[in-house]
Amino acid sequence: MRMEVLQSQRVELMVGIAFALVAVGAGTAYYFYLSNKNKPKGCLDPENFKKFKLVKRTQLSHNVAKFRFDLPTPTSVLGLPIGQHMSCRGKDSQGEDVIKPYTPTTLDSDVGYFELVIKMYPQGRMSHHFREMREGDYLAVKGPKGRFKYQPGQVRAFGMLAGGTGITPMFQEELANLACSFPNRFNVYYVLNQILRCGPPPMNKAMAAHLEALGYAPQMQFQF
Ligand SMILES: Cc1cc2nc3c(=O)[nH]c(=O)nc-3n(C[C@H](O)[C@H](O)[C@H](O)COP(=O)(O)OP(=O)(O)OC[C@H]3O[C@@H](n4cnc5c(N)ncnc54)[C@H](O)[C@@H]3O)c2cc1C
Repeated sequence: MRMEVLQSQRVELMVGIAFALVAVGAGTAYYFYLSNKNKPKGCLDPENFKKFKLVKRTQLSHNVAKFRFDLPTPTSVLGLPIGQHMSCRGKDSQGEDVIKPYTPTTLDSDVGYFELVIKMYPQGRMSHHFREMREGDYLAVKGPKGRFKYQPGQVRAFGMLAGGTGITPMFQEELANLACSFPNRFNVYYVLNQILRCGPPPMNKAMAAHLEALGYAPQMQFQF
């Protein structure tokens, strides 16, 4: 008799645990369903080029300009994770197709548009395309692209090292705003445990060697 009671209690306990597990599983699935449902869908397609209209061009220096492109609706988001870039397609001075990577200086929190800051080189192939672009023209863009996938809390601190237009992925982090908003948590002179490098090949090569000499092993350095 006592054995039967014990057995039935065990069955009840098992059924209870099974129900609890199913409830937790269903709750988690529903939570992820809701958070994905509420997340706006990005406008980029990794397989196909999509065209975006240039709505404003601002000259920043003799060879650098900021290009602002409209997204399909005022509430659309680009859908480019931090640290990733996209391929832009244009025509060089010979009319040949050219595709080069660029990193917007805007984030997905900037809805309805994205911006590129482009340095135009005198004989650069894609530079020619950007130099010729006028407000109202369309730019073909494909993405997201890139190996760097940032997860919140991934590392305790980042170091960022930029040369020339390598500054653009660093801009995504809105350094000044972060330093202002979180003076106790963010400082550009933080102790480093991972370095992001982006710049011309000679700079990257030289910096990799300097950083290694300073004790930053290759696996602590990431080249965009
Ligand atoms: C991840 C990533 C993100 C990037 N993001 C940005 C960004 O946000 N903004 C940005 O401006 N750049 C960015 N770049 C750089 C960008 O991809 C291009 O490399 C840059 O725009 C130059 O491309 P181009 O076709 O105009 O120049 P290229 O045709 O590749 O020319 C490169 C250099 O060679 C010189 N050159 C070319 N042909 C000749 C010739 N016949 N004789 C002499 N010299 C010549 C050019 O003047 C130029 O100085 C990024 C690069 C990467 C890897």
